[in-house]
Formats: sequence, C-alpha cells, structure tokens
Amino acid sequence: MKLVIGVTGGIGSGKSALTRYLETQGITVVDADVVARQVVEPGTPALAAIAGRFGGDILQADGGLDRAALRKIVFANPDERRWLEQLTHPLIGEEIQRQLAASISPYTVLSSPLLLEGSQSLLVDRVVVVDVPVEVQVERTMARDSNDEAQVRRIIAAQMDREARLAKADFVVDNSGTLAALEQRAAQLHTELLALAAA
Ligand SMILES: CC(C)(COP(=O)(O)OP(=O)(O)OC[C@H]1O[C@@H](n2cnc3c(N)ncnc32)[C@H](O)[C@@H]1O)[C@@H](O)C(=O)NCCC(=O)NCCS
Ligand SMILES: Nc1ncnc2c1ncn2[C@@H]1O[C@H](COP(=O)(O)OP(=O)(O)OP(=O)(O)O)[C@@H](O)[C@H]1O
Repeated sequence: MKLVIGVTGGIGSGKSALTRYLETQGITVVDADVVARQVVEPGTPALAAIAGRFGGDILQADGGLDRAALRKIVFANPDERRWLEQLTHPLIGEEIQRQLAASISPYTVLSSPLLLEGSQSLLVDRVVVVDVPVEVQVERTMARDSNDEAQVRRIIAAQMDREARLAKADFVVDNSGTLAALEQRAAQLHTELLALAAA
C-alpha cells in the first residue's frame, strides 16, 4: 500500500524548504496551498461564489482572485474565514486525494498548514512537524511576504498552537537553525522514510 507522509507546521515554519529537498530526491509532494489556489482559478464555481459574497472588488482586473484582499478580510473575521473554509476545504480535499492517488514515488508527501486541524489527517500514515519558535515564524514570514507583523500574528492565531501540533508528531524537524542544517536533517528524514516505505 502507498505510504503517505503528512508534513505540517505553522505559517513560515519551513514546510516548503523541507519539501523542496524531498522533491529533489524524486518524492512527489502534494501541496495543500497550491491546491487551494487551483480550486479558485478563474472559471471555477468556487471563485464565482467568493465574488458573490464579497463583491466584484475581490477580483483583479484579469479576473483572478485578489488574494491579499481576501486574506485581510478572512484573518480579521473568523466567520468569513469559516465561510471560505466551508466552501473550499471539501474541494481541496477531493483534489488532494486525486493527486495523491496519481503519485508513483516510493512514498508521497502531503504538505499542509492545516493537516491536523481537520479531515486531511485521515489521508496520511505518519506526521512530520516542521517546528520553529513563533518569533522565528513571524520574522521569516515578514521577510518573505508583504504581511505586516499584526497580520502574521492573526494568521498564527488562526492555526493550531505549537505544543498541540508537536504532540501529534511522529517526526519533528527543528528548523530554527540554518538552511544547511535543515537540508542535513531532511536527508536523514528521507532515509528513514524510505526505510519505512520498504518495510
Ligand atoms: C485567504 C487566502 C485567499 C490568502 O491567500 P494568500 O495567497 O495570501 O496565502 P496562501 O494561500 O499562500 O496561504 C499562506 C499561509 O496562510 C495560512 N493559511 C491559509 N489559509 C488558512 C486558514 N484557513 N487558516 C489558517 N491559516 C491559513 C497557511 O499557513 C498558509 O501556508 C488563502 O489562504 C485561502 O484561500 N485560504 C483558505 C483555504 C485554506 O484553508 N488554505 C490552507 C490550506 S488547506
Ligand atoms: N532554516 C532557515 N533559515 C533561514 N530562512 C529559512 C529557513 N527555513 C526557511 N526559511 C525561509 O523562511 C521563509 C518561510 O519558509 P517556507 O516558505 O519554507 O515556509 P512554509 O512553512 O512553507 O510557509 P507557508 O505556510 O507560509 O507556506 C522562506 O522565505 C524560506 O526561504
């Protein structure tokens, strides 16, 4: 049977940095954030529903979703966030399952910031948590995106807290050091996961 490894961690923890390395080793990575974009591409019923709720201003000139505008709304308003999640999460779940089923690598990774919050956890055999202190999450996310500090902290507040996430981990990847240290740890993890897949 196909081994599916969940990779999770809060915003800016380093999931993509870890999974990029695993991809270089030939592992198929299904990324929930990428899938979340696919289900609201122009022409989809989900994008039409979003425009119906928030008005045409939520669309950019090219018809695509203005993600920064929607981000501001949903992380300032939990009811709107839940509305968006109820619309998109079932679609995201279906597309994730389709992509997992198509994978032929020795094991397959599902990378998701919300792996442990809902039903996505049912799709994985083991859980890898990429862990950094909250202050590092804030610092790295601000350096990467055009989010101010308060916005990043609101997003973190909408996610599972660090201790609860760590309590559900089968493997922990500490990413508080350098990218070189992360790569070393990633190589070790990959060896362990290949052994698990072969067992
Ligand atoms: C609000 C949206 C439009 C903002 O888009 P934007 O391009 O700015 O961010 P992106 O999608 O790349 O997400 C960045 C990070 O924000 C965090 N995040 C996104 N959605 C959520 C959420 N519903 N709850 C908590 N954190 C979230 C994650 O850490 C994610 O990695 C977008 O995040 C979205 O559609 N969210 C709802 C779908 C969802 O829950 N996606 C998460 C993966 S299933
Ligand atoms: N060990 C590290 N040292 C320095 N910078 C790092 C390290 N790991 C990751 N980063 C940087 O921190 C930022 C966040 O990392 P990454 O995008 O991998 O996180 P993520 O968990 O995928 O985030 P998100 O949930 O927002 O998608 C990126 O700009 C990345 O290059």
